[in-house]
Amino acid sequence: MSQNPALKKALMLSRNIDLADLTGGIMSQPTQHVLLIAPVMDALQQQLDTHYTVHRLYQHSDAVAWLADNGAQIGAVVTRGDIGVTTAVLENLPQVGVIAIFGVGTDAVDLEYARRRDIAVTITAGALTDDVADLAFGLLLSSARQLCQGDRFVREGRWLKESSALATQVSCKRIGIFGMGNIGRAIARRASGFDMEIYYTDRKVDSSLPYHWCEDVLSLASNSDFFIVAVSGGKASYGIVNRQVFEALPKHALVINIARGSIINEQDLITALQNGDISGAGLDVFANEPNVPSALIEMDNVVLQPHVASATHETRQRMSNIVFENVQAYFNGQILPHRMN
Ligand SMILES: NC(=O)c1ccc[n+]([C@@H]2O[C@H](COP(=O)([O-])OP(=O)(O)OC[C@H]3O[C@@H](n4cnc5c(N)ncnc54)[C@H](O)[C@@H]3O)[C@@H](O)[C@H]2O)c1
Ligand SMILES: O=C(O)[C@H](O)COP(=O)(O)O
Repeated sequence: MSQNPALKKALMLSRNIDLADLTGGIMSQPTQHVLLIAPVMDALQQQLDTHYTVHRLYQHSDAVAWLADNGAQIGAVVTRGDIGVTTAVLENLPQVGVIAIFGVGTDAVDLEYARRRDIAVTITAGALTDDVADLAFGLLLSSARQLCQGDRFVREGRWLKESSALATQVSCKRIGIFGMGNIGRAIARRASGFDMEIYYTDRKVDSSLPYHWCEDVLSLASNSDFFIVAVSGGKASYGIVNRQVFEALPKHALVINIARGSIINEQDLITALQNGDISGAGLDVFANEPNVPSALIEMDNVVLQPHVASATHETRQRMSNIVFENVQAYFNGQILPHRMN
């Protein structure tokens, strides 16, 4: 056993090491097997394949049988934020010490279970913030200035025959941000550049922020010309943007969601759009991806994206690097650089 305190600490943070072994016995090494729950970027898969034995759970038709036979050798799980990993899978991985998420959402992982098992969870915080905030603003501008309608108007040759409709101004309006975390703050910074009046709500006020605090989501809604959902998903926010919120919004309001489909009650959103309780929506995420309700697809005042807020070459490469760094640190017995639990 090393007497170097830094190395000893790093080894203790590597959760697959039997602490009893740190007292001087034979030290057990984490197994060098990675379980991939869903496909990730090709470059990351190649990097993992080069260094470790990678098992692709999604390629096994009988995943339950495969896990029963092979789960004991897995040291690290790699997955996506929207897919996560089920507790039933983790129960078959007695040696697993890290879940490395390609993304920042942890709503598809039972963090309480991971804590009880002392399984580290790592995320790609910081790597995607700007891209997601950019897409939120892209959706806001597309919805308000009717960019998709204008594009269709030109392509369909209608400009030759008629005038296009007037749109809605963005600058100097009120933006309500639900969830003032990394992405919410990046959206607020962009909104400042548009001279917007910024309102927000979160679990608690941050008095260092120069924005208007709202006690709850309903009071935020009543102060929003543009209502942006940037809160984390999971049980606490499930369906929280519902009929009451749509009724509290002004009728001219636009709703943008770049966080998780589960946060909005999708049927209530469709009803609010059909009834004219709000004037439109810009959505990157949905309740049951990749299935999008036909009612939304048919509406001209809704802009739809296929969950691509972080999908740029630059950001996905940074996310890949972070996932690999964490897997590597884990198998090398080092402190995990992006651990969140
Ligand atoms: N569309 C995409 O591709 C994409 C990409 C990245 C992130 N996301 C989603 O965006 C979410 C936000 O990302 P982030 O990096 O800003 O995360 P973050 O952890 O920095 O911020 C989340 C904020 O939500 C707040 N919050 C959580 N639950 C709440 C509740 N019930 N009520 C009020 N506030 C609550 C937290 O206090 C925190 O400030 C992620 O959890 C993820 O699901 C989506
Ligand atoms: O692919 C995704 O789901 C996002 O780009 C990143 O994941 P997250 O939404 O969980 O951060």
